[in-house]
Amino acid sequence: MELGRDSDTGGQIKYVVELARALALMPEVYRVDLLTRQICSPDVDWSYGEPTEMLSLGSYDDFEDVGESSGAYIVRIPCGPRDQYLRKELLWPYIQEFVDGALTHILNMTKVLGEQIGSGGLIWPHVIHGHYADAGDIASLLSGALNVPMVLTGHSLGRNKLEQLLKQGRQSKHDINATYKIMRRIEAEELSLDAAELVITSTKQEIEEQWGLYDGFDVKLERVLRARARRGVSCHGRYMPRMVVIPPGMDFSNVIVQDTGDVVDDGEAVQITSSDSSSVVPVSPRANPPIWDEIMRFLTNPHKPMILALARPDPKKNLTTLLRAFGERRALRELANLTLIMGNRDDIDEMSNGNAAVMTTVLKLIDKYDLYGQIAYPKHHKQSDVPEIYRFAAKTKGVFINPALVEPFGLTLIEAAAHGLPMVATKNGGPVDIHKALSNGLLVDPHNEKEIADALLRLVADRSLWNECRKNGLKNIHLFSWPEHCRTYLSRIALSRMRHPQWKTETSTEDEDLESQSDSLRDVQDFSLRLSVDGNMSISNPADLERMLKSQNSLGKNNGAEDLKPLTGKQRTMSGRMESMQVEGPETKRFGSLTGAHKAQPLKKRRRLVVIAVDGYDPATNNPSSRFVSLLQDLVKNIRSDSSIRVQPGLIISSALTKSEIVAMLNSAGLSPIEFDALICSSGSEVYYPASHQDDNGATDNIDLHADKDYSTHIDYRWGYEGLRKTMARLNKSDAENANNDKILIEDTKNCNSHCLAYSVTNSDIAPTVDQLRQRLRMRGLRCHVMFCRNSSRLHVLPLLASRSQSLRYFFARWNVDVANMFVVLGETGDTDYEELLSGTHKTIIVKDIVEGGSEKKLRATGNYGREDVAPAENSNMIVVEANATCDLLLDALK
Ligand SMILES: O=c1ccn([C@@H]2O[C@H](COP(=O)(O)OP(=O)(O)O[C@H]3O[C@H](CO)[C@@H](O)[C@H](O)[C@H]3O)[C@@H](O)[C@H]2O)c(=O)[nH]1
Ligand SMILES: O=P(O)(O)OC[C@H]1O[C@](O)(CO)[C@@H](O)[C@@H]1O
Repeated sequence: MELGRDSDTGGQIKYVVELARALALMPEVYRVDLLTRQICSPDVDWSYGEPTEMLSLGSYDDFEDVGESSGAYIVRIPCGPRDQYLRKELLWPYIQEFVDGALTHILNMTKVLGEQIGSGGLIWPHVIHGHYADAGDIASLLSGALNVPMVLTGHSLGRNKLEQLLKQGRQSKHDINATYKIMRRIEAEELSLDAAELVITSTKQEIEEQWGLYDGFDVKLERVLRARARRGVSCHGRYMPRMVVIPPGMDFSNVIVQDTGDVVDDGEAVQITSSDSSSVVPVSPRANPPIWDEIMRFLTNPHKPMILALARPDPKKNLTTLLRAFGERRALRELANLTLIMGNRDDIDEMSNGNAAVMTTVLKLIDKYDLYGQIAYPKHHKQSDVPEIYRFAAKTKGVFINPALVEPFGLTLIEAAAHGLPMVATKNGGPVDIHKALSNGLLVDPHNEKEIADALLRLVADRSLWNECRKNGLKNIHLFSWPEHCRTYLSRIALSRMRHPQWKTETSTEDEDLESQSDSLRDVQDFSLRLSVDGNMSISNPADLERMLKSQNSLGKNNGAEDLKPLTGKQRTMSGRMESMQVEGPETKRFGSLTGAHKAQPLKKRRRLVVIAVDGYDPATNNPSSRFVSLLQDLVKNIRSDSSIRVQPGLIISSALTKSEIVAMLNSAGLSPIEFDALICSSGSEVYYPASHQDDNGATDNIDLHADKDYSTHIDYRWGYEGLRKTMARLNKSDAENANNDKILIEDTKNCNSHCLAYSVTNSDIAPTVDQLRQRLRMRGLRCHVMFCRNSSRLHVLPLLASRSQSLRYFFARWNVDVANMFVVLGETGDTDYEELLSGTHKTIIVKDIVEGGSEKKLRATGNYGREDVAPAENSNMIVVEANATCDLLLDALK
């Protein structure tokens, strides 16, 4: 791993890779896929371009009959410019594309695993785990598209970072937002809280003081809701994710603890042998590791105790304050050396601005305090050098210091403790919890140079304190082991409410199938729950495994999907930033197959879709505009009558209009609903499939619109219609009191449906924006998707992950039509859910001058992020055309 290469290659990478490996070794887990961005550029290692890479074999590799796919894998998904590394703050416009690519991979895997170990059924992921804000956003959308539970780990939180940066007073909020895209990140974190079943934190402090800053999380409300749920009392549609502290582990395999006993210090070494144990084994003395020589060449007396800091040269790691504390305190300089390991660098001019600024200040301070001979700051180190660096510091009876302004957890502190090195650490963040568990050093205010110098001096000078801290750290370090982490992790997941796609059928014979299928599902679910709750129960017994697989096989047949090759490619190299994780366990092989026989299922036969999602409304009436209607007529008639299109695509209308409004519009345009394969109505809250009745002579006598009931079930997650309706009424009342008692929103009961609360907006200029409304609802524990439509004249409140863009992903999962084979036709603006439709793997056709108004002004209040943080301004999948050229363009593309 290239840790410390830049601000994106830090502790999270190590955490996620080690977690993936450790999870894959758990007997309950069959496979872990670590999804990250693919980069094919000569500027980065070639392995970043590899689509798959094996991280480790899983615990099932011994069994011949459990397929060849178990283990932990990195899977790289293309998104954004393929040949360019982009720092994490610039990835936001490519989230939708990543989601679609990830969906393709997951759907492939459900089939591949089904064939390998599920006898042709589909095997869905057990959970989707997002790490960091961007992957949280992605995991929310994937979890919604697949109806699979989501887990979240924040690692480092945007609201906290914003607070700290504002406190430093060096940048305005506007500048911070421009540099760090912090508002977009915070919204991703809020969305992650909306969707996650479970949030894993490294410390208690992270729950109370960091997640507590979010609209969507409130420690007290969480407790109240949990207590109500336990007593079986209604929560009125309010939800809070469960938060659980599970500190990360560390890989002890390379840890060698030097025996620095006071009586004899003869260089004999002891080694921690297993990840679960702190037992020590003597190993023979050996020559100095090369990194020791590399450090020693800086120092006049390398035998003095080493004060060690190991952190990326990120301003928030506060290394310059440490340098000042050291430089100012003569006694400390006389007693000890300072070693700074600050990532790897070739040329400071080529480092990112923030990191380069830190390095320049460090060099200036070294010169100012004339620290030559007393400080080491090597340019390079390898991963294998890191344990040796800690060992060197411990051997000299040194101290590890982490003076970060805030440290969310602090992996380096447990690494230091595992090597018998006492610590001085910031009192802001995770170190407080680490100190409580290990009691291996002193906590300090990172802004206070004197306090830092005092603490370092105490530990370096007081031998008995040093010995006690070292001993304490070693004694309890086993608390931070990955197997321990995984056991708690899996048992917490087992307590979450598990969800998975379960398509239902409509005809009576299929209902019978469904009954028996549900019985099997219940059996297997019970079985899997027992498996996971008891973390020690293993499926290492092949008979258990066989029993489980058999019971899954009774769930049904393949959905007739095209054959897709398993992803293999077992290169053993490592890569950069990890985006999200998918965990699959054998117990998840409970999910049924897509028997899929909805009465009307034309989409199943389609391989390509044209989705008309133009929000063209007449500004005077807010009804469909004539420009839009004539484009619609043009598209339908030409596509349906063009015999040179070899395989007719499916046609879909996707709109804020209700089903009856769409039908009325089609009638007035002389079009029949039967021309369309599906209608996405009321902004994605309902899906209908038109089907024709035939009389006894085979003549069509009527057209039915079949509601997709599976879609209804699919989007029902965290939907609390009544609770929301009442809260909306209360909010509306208080807004009215501030606006001369004029109601801004009037409930539009005739346009509501069971998954859509509809309102007429009386004055769109003073109506709250989407982000303002969402904030008020989140603060009350209400999770939903709020959107304005029809030139801001209407407001729809929908289930959290119901939207027009998510419904396309549902079609992919449900009917096997890859999003990449969809053409989405849009205007230049539209309803407030418009920007989510702009990017993804589909082709986007933007028609000029077809939408006159749009609702985008109601999307975000000033000071928030912009469209450029949601979708790229241009991409090769997007084209802007004149209205009269749209049809020809599409026909050409379809031939
Ligand atoms: O030059 C360096 C700098 C760091 N590291 C390693 O990288 C990791 C750094 O982790 P940490 O110091 O914890 O910090 P961050 O990179 O900032 O990681 C974030 O994510 C971690 C995992 O959740 C949390 O422990 C941190 O608090 C959080 O800030 C450690 O394993 C270090 O050994 C190196 O190998 N070389
Ligand atoms: O400074 P930020 O934006 O909070 O980012 C910190 C994140 O980036 C990394 O440093 C890179 O791995 C992570 O360790 C951490 O989760």
